[in-house]
Amino acid sequence: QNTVGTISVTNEAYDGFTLFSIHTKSYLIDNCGQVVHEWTSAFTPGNAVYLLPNGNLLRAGKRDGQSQINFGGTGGIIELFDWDGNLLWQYEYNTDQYRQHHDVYPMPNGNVLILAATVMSQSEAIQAGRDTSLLPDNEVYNERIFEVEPVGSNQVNVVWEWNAKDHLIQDFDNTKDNYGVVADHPEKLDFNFLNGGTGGANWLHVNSIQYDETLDQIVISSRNLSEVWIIDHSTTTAEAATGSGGIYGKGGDFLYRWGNPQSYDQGVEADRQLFGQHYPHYIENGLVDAGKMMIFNNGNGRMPLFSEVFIIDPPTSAPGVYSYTTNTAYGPAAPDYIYADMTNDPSDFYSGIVSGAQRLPNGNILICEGREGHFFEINASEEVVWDYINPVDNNSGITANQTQSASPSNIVFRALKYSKSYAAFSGKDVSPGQPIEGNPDLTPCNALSTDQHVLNTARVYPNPSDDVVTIETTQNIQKVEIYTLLGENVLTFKNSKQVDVSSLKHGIYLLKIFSDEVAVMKKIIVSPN
Ligand SMILES: O=[N+]([O-])c1ccc(OS(=O)(=O)O)cc1
Repeated sequence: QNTVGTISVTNEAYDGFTLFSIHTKSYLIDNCGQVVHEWTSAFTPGNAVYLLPNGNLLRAGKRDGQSQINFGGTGGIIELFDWDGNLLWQYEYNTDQYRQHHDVYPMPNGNVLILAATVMSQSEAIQAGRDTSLLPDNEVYNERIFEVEPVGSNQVNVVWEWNAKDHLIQDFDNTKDNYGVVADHPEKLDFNFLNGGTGGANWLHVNSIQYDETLDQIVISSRNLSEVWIIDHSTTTAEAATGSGGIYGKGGDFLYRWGNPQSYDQGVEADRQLFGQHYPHYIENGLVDAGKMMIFNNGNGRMPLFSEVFIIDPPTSAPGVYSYTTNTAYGPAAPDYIYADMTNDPSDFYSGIVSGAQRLPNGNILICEGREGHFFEINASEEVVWDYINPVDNNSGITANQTQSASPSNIVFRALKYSKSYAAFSGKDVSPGQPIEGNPDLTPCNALSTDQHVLNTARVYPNPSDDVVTIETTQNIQKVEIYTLLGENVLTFKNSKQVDVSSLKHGIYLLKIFSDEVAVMKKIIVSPN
Protein backbone atom coordinates (compact mmCIF):
# COMPACT_ATOMS: atom_id res chain seq x y z
CA GLN A 1 0.00 0.00 0.00
CA ASN A 2 1.44 3.35 -1.04
CA THR A 3 1.66 6.09 1.60
CA VAL A 4 1.85 9.10 -0.71
CA GLY A 5 1.16 9.88 -4.36
CA THR A 6 -1.36 7.64 -6.10
CA ILE A 7 -2.81 5.29 -3.48
CA SER A 8 -5.32 3.66 -5.80
CA VAL A 9 -6.77 4.17 -9.25
CA THR A 10 -9.37 2.26 -11.24
CA ASN A 11 -10.43 2.28 -14.86
CA GLU A 12 -13.33 4.55 -13.95
CA ALA A 13 -11.11 7.46 -12.92
CA TYR A 14 -11.41 10.39 -15.31
CA ASP A 15 -8.31 10.33 -17.46
CA GLY A 16 -7.16 13.95 -17.18
CA PHE A 17 -4.42 16.04 -15.60
CA THR A 18 -4.77 17.43 -12.08
CA LEU A 19 -3.36 20.89 -11.29
CA PHE A 20 -2.41 22.11 -7.84
CA SER A 21 0.04 24.52 -6.22
CA ILE A 22 2.18 23.45 -3.30
CA HIS A 23 5.12 25.36 -1.78
CA THR A 24 6.75 27.13 -4.73
CA LYS A 25 5.62 24.66 -7.41
CA SER A 26 2.50 24.18 -9.46
CA TYR A 27 2.16 20.62 -10.74
CA LEU A 28 0.13 18.91 -13.40
CA ILE A 29 -0.06 15.19 -12.66
CA ASP A 30 -1.70 12.25 -14.36
CA ASN A 31 -3.71 9.60 -12.50
CA CYS A 32 -0.51 7.69 -11.77
CA GLY A 33 0.84 10.75 -9.97
CA GLN A 34 3.42 11.24 -12.70
CA VAL A 35 4.31 14.86 -13.36
CA VAL A 36 3.42 15.88 -16.89
CA HIS A 37 4.38 19.51 -16.34
CA GLU A 38 5.45 21.88 -13.58
CA TRP A 39 6.07 25.57 -12.94
CA THR A 40 8.23 27.22 -10.28
CA SER A 41 7.49 30.51 -8.52
CA ALA A 42 9.40 32.48 -5.92
CA PHE A 43 6.30 32.33 -3.72
CA THR A 44 4.20 29.78 -1.86
CA PRO A 45 0.49 29.66 -2.79
CA GLY A 46 -1.65 32.72 -2.16
CA ASN A 47 -3.77 30.64 -3.09
CA ALA A 48 -5.55 29.75 -6.34
CA VAL A 49 -4.01 28.49 -9.57
CA TYR A 50 -5.49 28.01 -13.05
CA LEU A 51 -4.30 26.64 -16.37
CA LEU A 52 -5.46 28.91 -19.18
CA PRO A 53 -6.63 27.64 -22.57
CA ASN A 54 -3.42 28.94 -24.22
CA GLY A 55 -1.23 26.92 -21.82
CA ASN A 56 -0.32 29.85 -19.58
CA LEU A 57 -0.54 29.51 -15.80
CA LEU A 58 -2.25 32.10 -13.60
CA ARG A 59 -1.14 31.76 -10.00
CA ALA A 60 -1.63 33.75 -6.79
CA GLY A 61 1.41 33.82 -4.52
CA LYS A 62 1.93 34.61 -0.86
CA ARG A 63 4.31 37.53 -0.41
CA ASP A 64 4.80 38.28 3.27
CA GLY A 65 6.35 41.33 4.87
CA GLN A 66 4.61 43.97 2.78
CA SER A 67 1.29 44.26 4.63
CA GLN A 68 -0.09 44.26 8.15
CA ILE A 69 -3.07 42.35 6.71
CA ASN A 70 -2.42 38.75 7.70
CA PHE A 71 -4.83 35.86 7.92
CA GLY A 72 -5.09 32.31 6.59
CA GLY A 73 -5.19 32.62 2.82
CA THR A 74 -3.42 35.95 2.34
CA GLY A 75 -1.38 36.25 -0.85
CA GLY A 76 -0.36 39.62 -2.29
CA ILE A 77 1.08 38.81 -5.69
CA ILE A 78 -0.38 37.42 -8.90
CA GLU A 79 1.81 35.83 -11.54
CA LEU A 80 1.23 34.78 -15.13
CA PHE A 81 3.66 32.23 -16.56
CA ASP A 82 3.81 30.82 -20.05
CA TRP A 83 3.86 27.04 -20.57
CA ASP A 84 7.66 27.04 -20.47
CA GLY A 85 7.74 28.77 -17.10
CA ASN A 86 8.67 32.26 -18.24
CA LEU A 87 7.12 34.96 -16.07
CA LEU A 88 5.04 37.08 -18.46
CA TRP A 89 3.41 39.40 -15.94
CA GLN A 90 3.24 39.87 -12.21
CA TYR A 91 1.14 42.23 -10.17
CA GLU A 92 1.60 42.96 -6.51
CA TYR A 93 -1.42 44.20 -4.57
CA ASN A 94 0.02 44.20 -1.12
CA THR A 95 0.41 47.18 1.25
CA ASP A 96 -0.72 47.94 4.78
CA GLN A 97 -3.96 49.23 3.27
CA TYR A 98 -4.80 46.35 0.92
CA ARG A 99 -3.82 42.78 0.10
CA GLN A 100 -4.89 40.17 -2.42
CA HIS A 101 -5.97 36.93 -0.78
CA HIS A 102 -7.26 33.41 -1.65
CA ASP A 103 -8.67 33.55 -5.14
CA VAL A 104 -8.22 35.18 -8.51
CA TYR A 105 -10.15 34.29 -11.65
CA PRO A 106 -9.01 34.26 -15.29
CA MET A 107 -11.74 36.07 -17.22
CA PRO A 108 -12.57 34.75 -20.70
CA ASN A 109 -11.37 38.04 -22.27
CA GLY A 110 -7.87 37.69 -20.81
CA ASN A 111 -8.49 40.01 -17.86
CA VAL A 112 -7.96 38.86 -14.27
CA LEU A 113 -10.51 39.15 -11.48
CA ILE A 114 -8.76 39.82 -8.15
CA LEU A 115 -10.05 39.38 -4.60
CA ALA A 116 -8.53 41.66 -1.97
CA ALA A 117 -9.08 42.86 1.58
CA THR A 118 -8.87 46.65 1.90
CA VAL A 119 -8.79 48.51 5.19
CA MET A 120 -11.76 50.48 6.51
CA SER A 121 -10.55 52.68 9.34
CA GLN A 122 -12.32 52.82 12.67
CA SER A 123 -13.99 56.10 11.72
CA GLU A 124 -15.13 54.70 8.37
CA ALA A 125 -16.52 51.64 10.13
CA ILE A 126 -18.41 53.79 12.64
CA GLN A 127 -19.69 56.00 9.84
CA ALA A 128 -21.00 52.79 8.18
CA GLY A 129 -22.85 51.88 11.39
CA ARG A 130 -20.60 49.24 12.93
CA ASP A 131 -21.53 48.61 16.55
CA THR A 132 -18.68 50.33 18.38
CA SER A 133 -18.38 47.39 20.78
CA LEU A 134 -17.63 45.14 17.78
CA LEU A 135 -14.44 46.86 16.63
CA PRO A 136 -11.71 45.12 18.62
CA ASP A 137 -9.04 45.68 15.94
CA ASN A 138 -9.97 49.34 15.45
CA GLU A 139 -10.35 48.62 11.74
CA VAL A 140 -12.25 46.18 9.54
CA TYR A 141 -11.66 44.77 6.07
CA ASN A 142 -13.77 45.62 3.09
CA GLU A 143 -13.69 42.99 0.34
CA ARG A 144 -12.79 44.44 -3.04
CA ILE A 145 -13.31 42.41 -6.21
CA PHE A 146 -11.74 44.08 -9.21
CA GLU A 147 -11.08 43.19 -12.81
CA VAL A 148 -7.79 44.18 -14.32
CA GLU A 149 -6.38 44.11 -17.79
CA PRO A 150 -2.71 43.11 -17.50
CA VAL A 151 -0.44 45.86 -18.88
CA GLY A 152 3.25 45.43 -19.62
CA SER A 153 5.14 43.13 -17.28
CA ASN A 154 3.80 44.37 -13.93
CA GLN A 155 1.03 46.94 -14.44
CA VAL A 156 -2.74 46.84 -14.65
CA ASN A 157 -5.61 48.79 -16.04
CA VAL A 158 -8.59 48.45 -13.66
CA VAL A 159 -11.70 47.99 -15.80
CA TRP A 160 -14.33 47.16 -13.16
CA GLU A 161 -14.72 46.87 -9.42
CA TRP A 162 -17.15 46.00 -6.66
CA ASN A 163 -16.78 46.65 -2.95
CA ALA A 164 -18.68 44.96 -0.13
CA LYS A 165 -18.66 48.23 1.82
CA ASP A 166 -20.98 49.85 -0.72
CA HIS A 167 -23.77 47.39 0.14
CA LEU A 168 -23.96 47.56 3.91
CA ILE A 169 -27.09 47.89 6.03
CA GLN A 170 -27.30 48.10 9.81
CA ASP A 171 -29.90 48.54 12.54
CA PHE A 172 -27.51 49.84 15.22
CA ASP A 173 -27.09 53.57 14.55
CA ASN A 174 -30.13 55.41 13.24
CA THR A 175 -28.10 58.53 12.56
CA LYS A 176 -26.31 56.85 9.64
CA ASP A 177 -27.52 56.73 6.02
CA ASN A 178 -27.56 52.93 5.77
CA TYR A 179 -29.77 52.43 8.84
CA GLY A 180 -32.63 50.07 8.03
CA VAL A 181 -34.53 46.88 8.77
CA VAL A 182 -32.13 44.06 7.93
CA ALA A 183 -34.92 41.49 7.38
CA ASP A 184 -36.44 43.69 4.67
CA HIS A 185 -33.14 43.93 2.74
CA PRO A 186 -31.71 40.53 1.85
CA GLU A 187 -29.89 42.30 -0.99
CA LYS A 188 -27.70 44.11 1.56
CA LEU A 189 -24.94 42.99 3.92
CA ASP A 190 -25.63 43.52 7.64
CA PHE A 191 -22.51 45.24 8.96
CA ASN A 192 -23.15 43.93 12.48
CA PHE A 193 -23.94 40.29 11.70
CA LEU A 194 -20.79 38.46 12.71
CA ASN A 195 -22.06 34.86 12.82
CA GLY A 196 -20.75 34.38 16.33
CA GLY A 197 -17.54 36.28 15.64
CA THR A 198 -16.36 39.20 17.74
CA GLY A 199 -15.79 41.76 15.01
CA GLY A 200 -12.14 41.16 14.24
CA ALA A 201 -10.93 42.95 11.12
CA ASN A 202 -11.34 39.83 8.98
CA TRP A 203 -15.06 39.49 9.66
CA LEU A 204 -16.00 38.18 6.19
CA HIS A 205 -13.05 36.00 5.16
CA VAL A 206 -14.10 35.69 1.55
CA ASN A 207 -12.25 32.69 0.11
CA SER A 208 -13.52 32.22 -3.44
CA ILE A 209 -14.61 34.29 -6.44
CA GLN A 210 -15.90 32.37 -9.47
CA TYR A 211 -17.14 34.06 -12.61
CA ASP A 212 -19.96 32.53 -14.62
CA GLU A 213 -19.78 33.69 -18.22
CA THR A 214 -23.26 32.52 -19.24
CA LEU A 215 -24.96 34.64 -16.58
CA ASP A 216 -22.27 37.35 -16.29
CA GLN A 217 -22.39 36.87 -12.52
CA ILE A 218 -19.77 36.32 -9.82
CA VAL A 219 -20.26 33.66 -7.15
CA ILE A 220 -18.60 34.71 -3.87
CA SER A 221 -17.93 32.65 -0.74
CA SER A 222 -17.74 34.22 2.74
CA ARG A 223 -16.29 31.62 5.03
CA ASN A 224 -16.89 33.55 8.24
CA LEU A 225 -20.55 34.27 7.50
CA SER A 226 -20.97 30.76 5.97
CA GLU A 227 -22.73 32.27 2.98
CA VAL A 228 -22.57 32.18 -0.80
CA TRP A 229 -23.40 35.48 -2.51
CA ILE A 230 -24.01 36.21 -6.18
CA ILE A 231 -23.47 39.61 -7.75
CA ASP A 232 -23.92 41.03 -11.25
CA HIS A 233 -20.77 41.63 -13.27
CA SER A 234 -22.57 43.38 -16.16
CA THR A 235 -22.73 46.69 -14.26
CA THR A 236 -20.48 49.67 -14.71
CA THR A 237 -18.19 50.34 -11.75
CA ALA A 238 -20.44 53.26 -10.82
CA GLU A 239 -23.53 51.02 -10.87
CA ALA A 240 -21.70 48.32 -8.89
CA ALA A 241 -21.44 50.79 -6.00
CA THR A 242 -25.24 51.21 -5.96
CA GLY A 243 -28.40 49.11 -5.90
CA SER A 244 -29.46 49.75 -9.49
CA GLY A 245 -28.19 49.10 -13.00
CA GLY A 246 -26.76 46.07 -14.76
CA ILE A 247 -28.69 43.42 -16.70
CA TYR A 248 -30.35 42.20 -13.50
CA GLY A 249 -31.25 45.73 -12.37
CA LYS A 250 -29.80 45.52 -8.87
CA GLY A 251 -26.43 47.20 -9.37
CA GLY A 252 -23.91 45.63 -6.99
CA ASP A 253 -26.47 44.45 -4.43
CA PHE A 254 -26.74 40.72 -3.86
CA LEU A 255 -28.78 38.94 -6.53
CA TYR A 256 -28.83 35.78 -4.42
CA ARG A 257 -27.45 34.45 -1.18
CA TRP A 258 -27.56 31.03 0.44
CA GLY A 259 -26.23 29.07 3.34
CA ASN A 260 -27.00 31.05 6.47
CA PRO A 261 -30.24 33.09 6.48
CA GLN A 262 -29.45 34.39 9.97
CA SER A 263 -27.30 36.92 8.11
CA TYR A 264 -30.41 38.76 6.92
CA ASP A 265 -32.65 37.98 9.89
CA GLN A 266 -34.60 35.26 8.08
CA GLY A 267 -33.63 32.23 10.10
CA VAL A 268 -32.01 30.74 13.15
CA GLU A 269 -28.94 28.58 13.64
CA ALA A 270 -30.96 25.47 12.74
CA ASP A 271 -31.64 26.97 9.29
CA ARG A 272 -27.97 27.25 8.55
CA GLN A 273 -26.67 24.87 5.87
CA LEU A 274 -23.10 26.02 5.30
CA PHE A 275 -20.15 25.88 7.68
CA GLY A 276 -17.02 27.61 6.40
CA GLN A 277 -17.60 26.51 2.78
CA HIS A 278 -15.24 26.74 -0.20
CA TYR A 279 -15.31 27.02 -3.97
CA PRO A 280 -19.01 27.51 -4.70
CA HIS A 281 -19.30 27.62 -8.49
CA TYR A 282 -21.78 26.88 -11.25
CA ILE A 283 -21.20 23.53 -12.93
CA GLU A 284 -20.08 24.14 -16.49
CA ASN A 285 -22.27 23.67 -19.53
CA GLY A 286 -22.05 20.15 -20.94
CA LEU A 287 -21.36 18.49 -17.57
CA VAL A 288 -23.77 16.51 -15.42
CA ASP A 289 -25.91 18.97 -13.39
CA ALA A 290 -24.79 21.89 -15.56
CA GLY A 291 -26.16 25.15 -14.23
CA LYS A 292 -26.44 23.89 -10.67
CA MET A 293 -23.97 25.01 -8.04
CA MET A 294 -21.34 22.76 -6.47
CA ILE A 295 -20.07 23.71 -3.00
CA PHE A 296 -17.52 22.15 -0.68
CA ASN A 297 -19.18 22.49 2.74
CA ASN A 298 -16.24 22.16 5.13
CA GLY A 299 -18.33 21.60 8.25
CA ASN A 300 -16.06 23.89 10.24
CA GLY A 301 -17.56 24.89 13.58
CA ARG A 302 -20.19 22.17 13.97
CA MET A 303 -20.16 18.85 15.77
CA PRO A 304 -19.55 16.15 14.81
CA LEU A 305 -16.87 17.24 12.37
CA PHE A 306 -17.56 16.15 8.80
CA SER A 307 -17.33 17.74 5.37
CA GLU A 308 -19.84 17.48 2.53
CA VAL A 309 -20.05 18.14 -1.17
CA PHE A 310 -23.33 19.89 -2.03
CA ILE A 311 -25.06 20.43 -5.33
CA ILE A 312 -27.76 23.06 -5.04
CA ASP A 313 -30.21 24.38 -7.61
CA PRO A 314 -30.93 28.03 -6.88
CA PRO A 315 -34.57 28.73 -7.77
CA THR A 316 -34.97 31.12 -10.69
CA SER A 317 -37.75 32.61 -12.79
CA ALA A 318 -35.42 33.12 -15.76
CA PRO A 319 -31.69 32.34 -16.16
CA GLY A 320 -29.82 34.21 -13.44
CA VAL A 321 -32.99 35.85 -12.08
CA TYR A 322 -33.35 34.40 -8.58
CA SER A 323 -36.73 33.80 -7.00
CA TYR A 324 -37.30 35.37 -3.61
CA THR A 325 -40.36 35.61 -1.39
CA THR A 326 -40.25 38.48 1.10
CA ASN A 327 -39.82 37.50 4.73
CA THR A 328 -38.32 34.11 3.89
CA ALA A 329 -34.90 32.62 3.34
CA TYR A 330 -33.63 32.14 -0.20
CA GLY A 331 -34.16 28.60 -1.48
CA PRO A 332 -33.49 25.84 -1.97
CA ALA A 333 -34.51 24.37 1.37
CA ALA A 334 -32.02 21.54 0.83
CA PRO A 335 -29.33 20.50 -1.65
CA ASP A 336 -30.22 18.22 -4.57
CA TYR A 337 -27.16 16.13 -3.78
CA ILE A 338 -24.96 15.61 -0.74
CA TYR A 339 -21.82 13.53 -0.52
CA ALA A 340 -20.48 12.80 2.95
CA ASP A 341 -18.72 9.84 4.52
CA MET A 342 -20.24 8.95 7.87
CA THR A 343 -18.84 5.40 7.94
CA ASN A 344 -16.60 6.25 10.86
CA ASP A 345 -17.03 8.70 13.73
CA PRO A 346 -15.22 11.03 13.50
CA SER A 347 -15.68 11.07 9.75
CA ASP A 348 -12.74 10.15 7.52
CA PHE A 349 -13.84 12.97 5.24
CA TYR A 350 -13.22 16.27 6.98
CA SER A 351 -11.24 19.37 6.12
CA GLY A 352 -12.04 22.42 8.24
CA ILE A 353 -10.27 24.82 5.90
CA VAL A 354 -9.42 25.26 2.20
CA SER A 355 -10.69 22.48 -0.22
CA GLY A 356 -13.03 22.18 -3.21
CA ALA A 357 -15.02 19.84 -5.43
CA GLN A 358 -15.34 19.70 -9.20
CA ARG A 359 -17.67 17.82 -11.58
CA LEU A 360 -15.68 15.97 -14.23
CA PRO A 361 -16.69 15.31 -17.85
CA ASN A 362 -17.45 11.61 -17.15
CA GLY A 363 -19.81 12.53 -14.30
CA ASN A 364 -17.33 11.76 -11.50
CA ILE A 365 -16.60 14.32 -8.77
CA LEU A 366 -13.02 15.28 -7.91
CA ILE A 367 -12.79 16.20 -4.23
CA CYS A 368 -9.88 18.13 -2.72
CA GLU A 369 -9.91 17.45 1.02
CA GLY A 370 -7.41 20.23 1.24
CA ARG A 371 -6.24 20.29 4.84
CA GLU A 372 -5.20 16.65 4.40
CA GLY A 373 -3.54 17.22 1.01
CA HIS A 374 -5.89 14.48 -0.16
CA PHE A 375 -7.51 14.35 -3.59
CA PHE A 376 -10.03 11.65 -4.42
CA GLU A 377 -12.49 11.05 -7.17
CA ILE A 378 -15.88 9.38 -6.72
CA ASN A 379 -18.13 7.85 -9.37
CA ALA A 380 -21.93 8.07 -9.50
CA SER A 381 -22.13 5.22 -6.95
CA GLU A 382 -19.78 7.17 -4.65
CA GLU A 383 -17.04 4.59 -5.03
CA VAL A 384 -13.52 6.02 -4.80
CA VAL A 385 -11.97 5.54 -8.22
CA TRP A 386 -8.83 7.66 -7.70
CA ASP A 387 -7.05 8.35 -4.45
CA TYR A 388 -4.00 10.60 -4.17
CA ILE A 389 -2.02 12.13 -1.31
CA ASN A 390 0.14 15.18 -1.98
CA PRO A 391 3.65 14.26 -0.81
CA VAL A 392 4.97 17.83 -0.47
CA ASP A 393 5.12 19.99 2.68
CA ASN A 394 3.65 23.40 1.83
CA ASN A 395 5.95 25.34 4.18
CA SER A 396 9.30 23.70 3.45
CA GLY A 397 8.82 22.05 0.07
CA ILE A 398 10.25 18.86 1.58
CA THR A 399 8.92 15.90 -0.37
CA ALA A 400 8.19 12.54 1.22
CA ASN A 401 9.51 9.30 -0.19
CA GLN A 402 7.13 6.46 -0.91
CA THR A 403 6.56 4.42 2.31
CA GLN A 404 7.05 7.58 4.42
CA SER A 405 3.95 9.36 5.61
CA ALA A 406 3.12 12.75 4.14
CA SER A 407 3.88 15.86 6.15
CA PRO A 408 0.98 17.11 8.27
CA SER A 409 1.51 20.41 6.42
CA ASN A 410 0.76 19.02 2.96
CA ILE A 411 -2.25 21.37 2.76
CA VAL A 412 -3.58 22.13 -0.74
CA PHE A 413 -5.94 25.03 -1.36
CA ARG A 414 -7.68 23.55 -4.40
CA ALA A 415 -7.11 20.90 -7.05
CA LEU A 416 -8.61 21.09 -10.54
CA LYS A 417 -8.63 18.34 -13.13
CA TYR A 418 -8.36 19.27 -16.81
CA SER A 419 -9.42 17.15 -19.76
CA LYS A 420 -6.60 15.86 -21.94
CA SER A 421 -8.46 17.49 -24.82
CA TYR A 422 -8.29 20.94 -23.14
CA ALA A 423 -6.84 23.48 -25.60
CA ALA A 424 -3.92 24.21 -23.25
CA PHE A 425 -2.39 20.81 -24.08
CA SER A 426 -2.58 21.01 -27.84
CA GLY A 427 0.90 20.76 -29.28
CA LYS A 428 2.45 20.48 -25.78
CA ASP A 429 4.62 17.70 -24.43
CA VAL A 430 2.60 16.09 -21.67
CA SER A 431 4.40 12.77 -21.64
CA PRO A 432 4.62 11.52 -18.05
CA GLY A 433 7.75 12.16 -16.03
CA GLN A 434 8.55 10.87 -12.56
CA PRO A 435 6.01 11.11 -9.72
CA ILE A 436 6.60 13.95 -7.23
CA GLU A 437 7.42 11.66 -4.31
CA GLY A 438 10.83 10.07 -3.94
CA ASN A 439 11.36 6.36 -4.44
CA PRO A 440 8.08 6.04 -6.36
CA ASP A 441 6.03 2.88 -6.66
CA LEU A 442 3.71 2.75 -9.66
CA THR A 443 2.08 -0.56 -8.71
CA PRO A 444 -1.45 0.89 -8.28
CA CYS A 445 -1.17 2.31 -11.75
CA ASN A 446 0.33 -0.71 -13.47
CA ALA A 447 -2.70 -2.70 -12.37
CA LEU A 448 -4.75 -0.56 -14.73
CA SER A 449 -5.61 -2.62 -17.75
CA THR A 450 -4.48 -1.48 -21.13
CA ASP A 451 -8.02 -2.31 -22.26
CA GLN A 452 -9.00 0.99 -20.73
CA HIS A 453 -6.62 2.72 -23.01
CA VAL A 454 -8.02 1.05 -26.07
CA LEU A 455 -11.62 1.66 -25.07
CA ASN A 456 -10.88 5.32 -24.35
CA THR A 457 -10.04 5.77 -27.99
CA ALA A 458 -13.37 4.33 -29.17
CA ARG A 459 -15.01 6.58 -31.74
CA VAL A 460 -18.73 7.30 -31.48
CA TYR A 461 -20.33 8.43 -34.72
CA PRO A 462 -22.25 10.11 -36.17
CA ASN A 463 -22.49 12.69 -33.41
CA PRO A 464 -24.89 14.50 -33.30
CA SER A 465 -27.37 11.89 -34.43
CA ASP A 466 -31.06 11.10 -33.96
CA ASP A 467 -30.78 7.62 -35.44
CA VAL A 468 -28.28 4.73 -35.18
CA VAL A 469 -24.95 5.53 -33.54
CA THR A 470 -21.91 3.29 -34.05
CA ILE A 471 -19.15 2.63 -31.50
CA GLU A 472 -15.95 1.92 -33.36
CA THR A 473 -13.47 -0.10 -31.31
CA THR A 474 -11.49 -3.29 -31.61
CA GLN A 475 -12.83 -4.42 -28.23
CA ASN A 476 -15.91 -6.47 -27.48
CA ILE A 477 -18.80 -4.42 -26.21
CA GLN A 478 -20.89 -6.15 -23.53
CA LYS A 479 -23.30 -3.37 -22.85
CA VAL A 480 -24.03 0.26 -23.59
CA GLU A 481 -26.10 2.29 -21.14
CA ILE A 482 -27.46 5.71 -22.07
CA TYR A 483 -27.93 8.30 -19.34
CA THR A 484 -29.44 11.76 -19.19
CA LEU A 485 -27.28 14.50 -17.68
CA LEU A 486 -29.30 14.07 -14.51
CA GLY A 487 -28.10 10.48 -14.27
CA GLU A 488 -31.27 8.70 -15.37
CA ASN A 489 -30.65 5.49 -17.34
CA VAL A 490 -32.95 5.82 -20.35
CA LEU A 491 -31.75 3.00 -22.66
CA THR A 492 -29.55 -0.11 -22.44
CA PHE A 493 -28.20 -2.21 -25.34
CA LYS A 494 -26.40 -5.56 -24.95
CA ASN A 495 -23.67 -7.05 -27.15
CA SER A 496 -23.88 -4.50 -29.90
CA LYS A 497 -21.63 -1.82 -31.32
CA GLN A 498 -24.68 0.01 -32.61
CA VAL A 499 -27.26 1.84 -30.55
CA ASP A 500 -30.52 3.35 -31.79
CA VAL A 501 -31.17 6.74 -30.16
CA SER A 502 -34.17 7.67 -32.32
CA SER A 503 -36.56 7.21 -29.38
CA LEU A 504 -34.77 9.85 -27.28
CA LYS A 505 -35.77 13.46 -26.88
CA HIS A 506 -33.25 15.83 -28.44
CA GLY A 507 -30.48 16.83 -26.02
CA ILE A 508 -27.18 15.76 -24.55
CA TYR A 509 -26.71 12.21 -23.23
CA LEU A 510 -23.88 10.12 -21.82
CA LEU A 511 -23.08 6.69 -23.25
CA LYS A 512 -21.52 4.31 -20.75
CA ILE A 513 -19.73 1.69 -22.81
CA PHE A 514 -18.78 -1.57 -21.05
CA SER A 515 -16.08 -3.92 -22.32
CA ASP A 516 -14.88 -6.80 -20.13
CA GLU A 517 -13.75 -5.16 -16.86
CA VAL A 518 -13.62 -1.69 -18.32
CA ALA A 519 -16.09 1.14 -18.92
CA VAL A 520 -15.85 4.57 -20.51
CA MET A 521 -18.25 7.48 -20.82
CA LYS A 522 -18.81 9.26 -24.12
CA LYS A 523 -21.06 12.24 -24.67
CA ILE A 524 -23.54 12.29 -27.55
CA ILE A 525 -25.91 14.93 -28.78
CA VAL A 526 -29.23 13.59 -29.96
CA SER A 527 -30.41 15.89 -32.71
CA PRO A 528 -30.74 15.65 -36.49
CA ASN A 529 -27.29 15.18 -38.02
O1 LIG B 1 -3.19 27.63 6.29
N1 LIG B 1 -3.54 28.02 5.16
O2 LIG B 1 -2.80 27.89 4.16
C1 LIG B 1 -4.82 28.57 5.00
C2 LIG B 1 -5.66 28.70 6.09
C3 LIG B 1 -6.92 29.24 5.94
C4 LIG B 1 -7.33 29.64 4.71
O3 LIG B 1 -8.57 30.18 4.56
S1 LIG B 1 -9.70 29.32 3.94
O4 LIG B 1 -10.92 30.13 4.00
O5 LIG B 1 -9.35 29.01 2.54
O6 LIG B 1 -9.85 28.07 4.72
C5 LIG B 1 -6.51 29.52 3.60
C6 LIG B 1 -5.24 28.97 3.74
